[in-house]
Amino acid sequence: MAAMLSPLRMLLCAAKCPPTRHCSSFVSRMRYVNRLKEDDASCLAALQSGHIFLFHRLSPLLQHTERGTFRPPALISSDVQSVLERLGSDGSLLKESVLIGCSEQNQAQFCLDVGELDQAAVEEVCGGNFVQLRKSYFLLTGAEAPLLAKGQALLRWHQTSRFCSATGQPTLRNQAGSQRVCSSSGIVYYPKMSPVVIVLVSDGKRCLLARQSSFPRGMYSALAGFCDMGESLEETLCREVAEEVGLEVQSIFYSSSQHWPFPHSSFMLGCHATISPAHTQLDVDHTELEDARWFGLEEITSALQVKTPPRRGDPPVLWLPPKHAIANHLIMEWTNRQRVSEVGE
Ligand SMILES: NC(=O)C1=CN([C@@H]2O[C@H](COP(=O)(O)OP(=O)(O)OC[C@H]3O[C@@H](n4cnc5c(N)ncnc54)[C@H](OP(=O)(O)O)[C@@H]3O)[C@@H](O)[C@H]2O)C=CC1
Ligand SMILES: [Mg+2]
Repeated sequence: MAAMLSPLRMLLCAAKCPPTRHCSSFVSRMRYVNRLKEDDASCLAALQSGHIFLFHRLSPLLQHTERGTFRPPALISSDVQSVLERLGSDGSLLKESVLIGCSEQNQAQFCLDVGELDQAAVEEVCGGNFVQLRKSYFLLTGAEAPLLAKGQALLRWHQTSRFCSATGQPTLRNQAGSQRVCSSSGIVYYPKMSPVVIVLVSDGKRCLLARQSSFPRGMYSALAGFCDMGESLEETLCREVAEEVGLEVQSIFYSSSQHWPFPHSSFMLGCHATISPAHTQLDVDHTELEDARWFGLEEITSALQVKTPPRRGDPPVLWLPPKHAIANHLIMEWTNRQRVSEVGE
């Protein structure tokens, strides 16, 4: 006989994403998240049984696993509540959690910044460390990196959107944290991202990578640039390639997109572009880029083998953005296409 559920446990189960008979689990999860954004009471109930990812001043909490990897612990609300209370907070901070999604196990997911508590004390109680998000991107292997990026971006947006830019009055968030409303004018603010085009340019044999002086030593990436107001993706792409390396693009094809949290929130639109092999001479804008160069398949293949950034004192080596970055994805796509075309020659 099935065990009886206590009233509290029944409440927690009810707050999970309810399976619906006619919808795929994906559809029901998306509808569930949408409902939590619209209904503060449902969102608060979901928080009681949801998973919470902790941040401290925008750095996510990571734990070392027995297999030597890292993962962000998904804490349950009662655990977070007891951490907060143990460290002298009255527990009301929990309500500041921001909804970030719903797991495939139908568990609502939230993030919470506990920056007002002592970092070392939280780390000790939780058995982990708050690691800068950039560094986390090199440590995390699973699907958690984009989830943490989304969490950090939303937390940052709330921290920097406390006042209405029209009236100067405080803004108030909904329970999910998906919007803020001016307490005086009623103007609604939504989290925002800046569109950026990222492009891997090829002349058919080689691809073009560049580095800014702020990049870690030896790292090269695809060309990227923010969209100007009123521009299409294609216009931004052609302008950025012309501005940064002095080349004229012949053709463009779209690959994929990603949200990128650094330095703020960017919406990265990833493309490939070709230029004529007769016009490959670079004219690099050194106010933007430290260097830009053409790389052949062999050099890219060895750079893809470099899994961790070289340490100080190691010999200089070409290495590429981590696998969570869309630049890496574009480079992988180019590499695979080149391999196929070289076999065919
Ligand atoms: N995920 C990935 O694989 C990669 C992501 N990126 C991301 O792409 C973004 C854009 O690349 P980047 O080459 O720097 O861009 P740009 O070539 O457009 O140059 C950046 C400069 O553009 C100006 N700018 C114009 N609009 C904005 C805006 N909305 N936000 C911030 N700056 C703006 C700023 O100049 P000023 O300060 O003079 O006003 C800034 O310094 C970066 O944030 C980077 O993190 C880049 C490569 C790989
Ligand atoms: Mg650029």
